[in-house]
Amino acid sequence: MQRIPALDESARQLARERIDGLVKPLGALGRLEDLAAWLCAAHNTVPPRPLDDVRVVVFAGDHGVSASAAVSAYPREITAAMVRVFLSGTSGVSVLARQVGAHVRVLDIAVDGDLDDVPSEVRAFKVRRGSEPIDTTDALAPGEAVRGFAVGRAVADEEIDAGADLLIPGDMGIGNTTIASALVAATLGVPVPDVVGTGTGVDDDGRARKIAVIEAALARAGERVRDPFELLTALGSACAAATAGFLVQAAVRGVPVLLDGVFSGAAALVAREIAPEAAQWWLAGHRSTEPSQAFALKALGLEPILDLGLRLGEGSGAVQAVPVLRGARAVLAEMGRLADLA
Ligand SMILES: Cc1cc2ncn([C@H]3O[C@H](COP(=O)(O)O)[C@@H](O)[C@H]3O)c2cc1C
Ligand SMILES: O=C(O)c1cccnc1
Repeated sequence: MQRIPALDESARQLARERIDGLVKPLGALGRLEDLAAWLCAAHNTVPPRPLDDVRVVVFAGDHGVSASAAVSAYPREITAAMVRVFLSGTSGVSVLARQVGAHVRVLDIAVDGDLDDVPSEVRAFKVRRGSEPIDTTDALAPGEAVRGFAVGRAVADEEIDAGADLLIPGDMGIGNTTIASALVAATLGVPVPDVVGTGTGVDDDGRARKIAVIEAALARAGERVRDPFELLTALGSACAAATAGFLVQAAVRGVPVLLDGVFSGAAALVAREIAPEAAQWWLAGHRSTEPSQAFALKALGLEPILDLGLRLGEGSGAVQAVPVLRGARAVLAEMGRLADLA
């Protein structure tokens, strides 16, 4: 792994001094002040650069658990169908991204289908078709977690080389909240019932099935979960590995990331195990209603920018936070100074 640059604390300090001198009462811009200072530390300059080129990458894939147990309110065929919706620009995140001028790219990392009707570049990074059911067997074959991680890094490199100022990981996969909850429970050692939510809207029985699947998976994996790549192999997915790689490579390249919901929160926890320094490059776009995401953000020390009761995933909540970040930059770049008051 290449070295991960540190945020520039002297730029953050200089930003704080500048912010205190803006034409407003001390501290009156609240969280915007913290975000502006964070951006200065990330960009190593005051004021920070504009965040013009924002890119969402949606990692799409299926899970064995969505075939073997009813862990979602929706059928697994939705995953493949949604890839086409992303391509048509009519998904939730596509619509929200257009509002802020962000670009959305969808990649079939592990959809359980050939998707041979979609452009081949969407399938260029495919690792496998679906994954195995984690309650009975490893999600991935040996080597696939490392491959998925490398895929995510390569994708981040492509987006950054194409000009990305800010990266957002998106997710699409029926069963994603079960896999994410398993990763969070394993990484943090939290009791499974505490992290499992209703995802797309399962009832009490559905939630009980999710808990049973994850508890069986954790019992099966045992101590292997202490190694992040073994964890991804046993309980994760190719998408989780790719998202983790994406997050780490953004940090290697010094490009800020806005985390989204459940899936990126879980992937971030795993990514931090792989590259602890990477976490300083991530902000939390929003708070999901799912409990596993709250555990992940707390463990990462991140306060979400927005709390809109979203539970969609796809990168949607993070995209909604982009104007807030841009506003934080703009006040520092454009506000007048208290000292210049006539
Ligand atoms: C039409 C549709 C669009 C979505 N877009 C994101 N998700 C979200 O729901 C899924 C996770 O929830 P669970 O674990 O309950 O299956 C993921 O695909 C996630 O991205 C969707 C789900 C559906 C049904
Ligand atoms: O908040 C999320 O990320 C989420 C919630 C439910 C289903 N899929 C994603």
